[in-house]
Amino acid sequence: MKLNGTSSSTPLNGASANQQEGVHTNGYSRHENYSATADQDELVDEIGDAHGASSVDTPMRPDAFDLDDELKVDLIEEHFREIMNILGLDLTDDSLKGSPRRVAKMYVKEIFRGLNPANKPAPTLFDNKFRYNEMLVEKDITVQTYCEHHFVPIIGKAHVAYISSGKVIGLSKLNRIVEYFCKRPQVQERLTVQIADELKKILETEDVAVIIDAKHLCVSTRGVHDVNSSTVTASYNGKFSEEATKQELLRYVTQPSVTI
Ligand SMILES: Nc1nc2c(ncn2[C@@H]2O[C@H](COP(=O)(O)OP(=O)(O)OP(=O)(O)O)[C@@H](O)[C@H]2O)c(=O)[nH]1
Ligand SMILES: [Zn+2]
Repeated sequence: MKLNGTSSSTPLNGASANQQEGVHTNGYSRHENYSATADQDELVDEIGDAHGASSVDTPMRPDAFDLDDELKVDLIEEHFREIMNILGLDLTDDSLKGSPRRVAKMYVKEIFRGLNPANKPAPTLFDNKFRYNEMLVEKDITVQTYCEHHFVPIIGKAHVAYISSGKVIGLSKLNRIVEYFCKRPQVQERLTVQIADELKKILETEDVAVIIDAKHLCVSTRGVHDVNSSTVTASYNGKFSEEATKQELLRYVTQPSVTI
């Protein structure tokens, strides 16, 4: 099975001979609570193919899910406590003392939960009995993702569109697919292409487009401190590469949204 429908024999970033011998490059051996299940093995297979790491795949190690979520929370808590210690913060303070665990839970169970293919939403598909053969656009989907260079938020909107090749997807699943790929450390370009590739695969069509307009807090709240700029990325595929179809999509995206 493949994570993003891609596969190649390119070695995974950071993978070493150790991994082939079952020694984790993260330096942690399997925890005694670790229990391998068929599901977990399947996930490892999925990740395994994904090392294929076409550049669109999130760079992951093959042992990414050898540690279960509870152990990951425990380990990140320890490390984050150390970061706070190094910064000189007083961890006996009652407001700060719970922060290492809060951050650890947030990383594993909330903002980076989309690293785990087990959390990928199951798409609900219908036959296109309505014979709706025009484009469908789901616009203004909330994007809340995290810059993989600085680990601070990227916030914006995604517009996704497709033309049915016979399958119709439940509308909310479009939002959920966007959300799933957002819950990872990301660069906006990869996020855009990952969403487009997933929709192409699910909907069995090349006729898919994704546009994202987002503000990077690493650009606005630090570094260059530009609070006004935003970044637009787009992936036009199949018929959306044709100028007339692209222009139709852009018209829908730029016209004011209905208010209720
Ligand atoms: N292409 C791309 N770049 C991004 C994205 N998010 C953040 N970056 C950029 O990644 C770059 C990292 O550059 P570095 O020079 O290593 O980091 P830095 O010293 O913190 O850079 P400054 O932000 O300029 O202070 C920065 O220019 C960021 O603006 C993204 O989604 N796509
Ligand atoms: Zn950044």
